[in-house]
Amino acid sequence: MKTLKMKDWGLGLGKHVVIAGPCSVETEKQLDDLCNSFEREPQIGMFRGGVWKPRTRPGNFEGLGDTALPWLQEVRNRLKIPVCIEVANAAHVEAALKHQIDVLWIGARTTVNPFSVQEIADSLRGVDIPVMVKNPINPDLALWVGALERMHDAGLNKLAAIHRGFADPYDKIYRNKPNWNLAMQLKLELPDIEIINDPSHIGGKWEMIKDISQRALNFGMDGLMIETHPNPKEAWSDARQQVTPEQLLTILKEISFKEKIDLEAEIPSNLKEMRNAIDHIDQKLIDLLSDRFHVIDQVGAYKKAHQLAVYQGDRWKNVLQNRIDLGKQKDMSEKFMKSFLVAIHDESIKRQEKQMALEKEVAKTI
Ligand SMILES: C=C(O[C@@H]1C=C(C(=O)O)C=C[C@H]1O)C(=O)O
Repeated sequence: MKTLKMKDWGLGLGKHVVIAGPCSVETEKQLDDLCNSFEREPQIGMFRGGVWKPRTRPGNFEGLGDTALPWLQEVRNRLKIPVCIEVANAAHVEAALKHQIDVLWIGARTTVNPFSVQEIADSLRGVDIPVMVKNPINPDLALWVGALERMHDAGLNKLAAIHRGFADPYDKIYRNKPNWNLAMQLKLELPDIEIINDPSHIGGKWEMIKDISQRALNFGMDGLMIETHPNPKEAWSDARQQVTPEQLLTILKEISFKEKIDLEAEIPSNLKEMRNAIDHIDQKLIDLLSDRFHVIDQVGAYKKAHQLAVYQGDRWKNVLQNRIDLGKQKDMSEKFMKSFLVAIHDESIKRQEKQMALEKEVAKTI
């Protein structure tokens, strides 16, 4: 899938794009206040504003709808930066295009539904407008990729992704758990796609925005979308997670934007040496793991011959505790050791189960 980077969208965007603006457009005064704060702030690359708000239950503020669109045009004219809004169906697209909105995004609640995504894609056929696709609410990489593919198949090539975290009812820290690994997998699957992080929806609290933003940049993400309101406490939606323009500028000052190491460019020799050392160590790790699985297979053969269960809880408990202790002595966290060992043990069980299944197959043929 060949797509254009944000800097090539023809909208004057830089390498790292900061998108700021309110969760919902509320009043002309709200936008006027924000424009006054954002004028002459070159770090703000794009203005966001929610116009149609998908709410969990009826009766909450669902956005101003079409009324807000001319106001956003005015913001664009004043700040001379592109304006983006969320669209969830073909009617939204039509209204947005009529009001020369520069960039559209598809929300998490829409990305989960391929019918809606396809409806939006079809309504954009033949239109040259950038579209950003938020991750679906559930941690389903294929749905996220699929939504981007639907846009691409409709002829759009100015595409980006927005990482807003994933619903996890067991998580007590985030509003939407980041699952950084999954976002990084999107990069592996679609290398051209840039990812904008949305720390407001991940944290759900304005105090968490700075740290989440920094982590996103540490992961090499390409921009930030931060909900900003002149008076967050009075906001008509998402009051808890919006920052004031002053807080936004402080956050932007305190975080550091990271550069990627270009694989094609000349890499300094000391970095090259360190990476060579890592390559070498990984080779040894793989050899050692392979040796371990070889012994696992021998244990499997023994179990098969003696009708023993594959999973041996007492032994596994001892192995796990002992290796965690050893790891801790070498400055490796319990959490890391546990997930590493569980992955190895899962594979051991799978291999031995396969050996047992083979026995059954053979028994069936006799
Ligand atoms: C290798 C065995 O089989 C399983 C795999 C283990 C491991 O990977 O260390 C430990 C216990 C068993 O659940 C065994 O029984 O010793």
